[in-house]
Amino acid sequence: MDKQEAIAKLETLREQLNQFNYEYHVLDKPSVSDQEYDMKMRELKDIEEQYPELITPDSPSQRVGGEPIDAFQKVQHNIPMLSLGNAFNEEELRDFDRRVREGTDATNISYVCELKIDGLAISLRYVEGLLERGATRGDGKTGEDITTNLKTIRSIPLKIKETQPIEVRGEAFMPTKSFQALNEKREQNGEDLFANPRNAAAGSLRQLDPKIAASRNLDIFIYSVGEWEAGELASHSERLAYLKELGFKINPETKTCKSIDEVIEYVQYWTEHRPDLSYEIDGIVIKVDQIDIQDELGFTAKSPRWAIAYKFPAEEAVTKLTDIELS
Ligand SMILES: NC(=O)c1c(N)nc(OC2CCCC2)nc1O[C@@H]1CCC[C@@H]1O
Repeated sequence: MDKQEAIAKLETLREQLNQFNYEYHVLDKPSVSDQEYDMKMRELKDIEEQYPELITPDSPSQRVGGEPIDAFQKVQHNIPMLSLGNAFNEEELRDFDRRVREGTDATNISYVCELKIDGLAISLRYVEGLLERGATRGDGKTGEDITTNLKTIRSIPLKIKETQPIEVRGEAFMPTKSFQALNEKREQNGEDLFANPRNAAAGSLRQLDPKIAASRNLDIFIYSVGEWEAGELASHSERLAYLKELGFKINPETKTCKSIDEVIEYVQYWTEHRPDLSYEIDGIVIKVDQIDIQDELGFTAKSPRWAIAYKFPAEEAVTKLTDIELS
């Protein structure tokens, strides 16, 4: 095939493979068989081998990077990645609602409830639609550039249709079944076991060889926008809808609640149904939906006044209690 044909063929294959990848890893609704996917990937790699100068950063062949790197570079977060204040019971949730209402004259306050994914916070920056940098939260101001490892997470799009610079944030995690399989293999190999999926995800993203990260079946849920000049959407729920439209994986259990009573119902529901999830959560994040009210409430030194994390009781404590009752 000549170069002109190769250029056209590669563009078609990139679009098809990135779409198939999106359907499989973000929508969980594949439209082609694994065999067809593999066949097209083989076709793409053969043409790229013949014309390496035609390889683009959003080519699906670029997900699992080249050689291991020798260290991660430090990166600065222009907008700090904050932590969250905690609430441990219903009364403290109602206190949060009271503080929000005291902080604004607005009366049309609604909340967005999100499962609090127990992973590690990540920042993804896109420039002209291409994934340019992926980083850990670090201490909130300084993180590490782990772009090569984050590109291996299949639910992260390598290219989005937003051409303005945009930074999105989310939680990278290891699904429970992948965690159990990984520890079983490590036990057979006489290696140390990971204590929990969060440590396993963090350990996987700290690998200097992207091939190891790629083998760990990591995933991510995107939950907020960081830097975005064009960001004029008036509510957090609209921003999440736009992120979903861009092809990011948004947690399907996210719900807008009209009152703190509805928030408490959501918290009670997921306290009971937490074991049904295929990943670990350590609580529920509650955010004021209206951006103008978020701006009015602002931040404390380390966390927003317009959000709070309801934390489930620690499980080991519950286990001990059960032991006492049973003994
Ligand atoms: N772990 C989560 O699922 C989660 C979430 N669903 N939403 C947020 O919102 C950010 C943006 C406003 C303040 C925190 N943060 C989350 O996790 C954070 C990352 C760093 C500390 C918390 O774990």
